[in-house]
Amino acid sequence: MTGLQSEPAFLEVACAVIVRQGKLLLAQRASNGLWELPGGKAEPGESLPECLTRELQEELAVTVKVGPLMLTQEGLTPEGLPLRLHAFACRLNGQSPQALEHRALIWLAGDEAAKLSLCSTDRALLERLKSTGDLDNSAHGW
Ligand SMILES: Nc1nc2c([nH]c(=O)n2[C@H]2C[C@H](O)[C@@H](COP(=O)(O)OP(=O)(O)OP(=O)(O)O)O2)c(=O)[nH]1
Repeated sequence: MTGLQSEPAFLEVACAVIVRQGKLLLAQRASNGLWELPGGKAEPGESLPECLTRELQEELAVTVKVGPLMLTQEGLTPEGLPLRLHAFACRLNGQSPQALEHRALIWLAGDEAAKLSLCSTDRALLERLKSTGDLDNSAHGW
């Protein structure tokens, strides 16, 4: 026993901040009913924007325009694994997302979103975005 502890291996997850008419798109996980930003885990060799483009095609049947990284939030997954959640501003350009893998989709203002049963890392991320005003600006900030 060396007593040394290795760094926790973070799950790297890219997620989309999609705002339409002041409302944010949230998705309900089929497995546990918690609400999250759509997206998913990066595969080996895949960049985070590439991951997000692929995940949103698979989950929502849309081809998004991925914009800038807004922020990265560290936390835990609902299963308790260390997570780095990378939020990108994205545009749908008029496409209508479909819940191909989620239980449901919803468009909500930031204050309403906070009342949902959110994944804990998403709650922290959304609080930070709201406090900087980036949630309001994300639709037209790039
Ligand atoms: N997509 C997404 N996942 C999140 C968010 N917040 C959060 O804690 N997570 C967690 C849930 C999962 O444990 C993990 C992302 O996994 P995932 O969506 O790629 O896929 P999954 O585990 O459901 O399934 P799979 O891809 O292995 O089939 O990160 C979020 O906002 N979006």
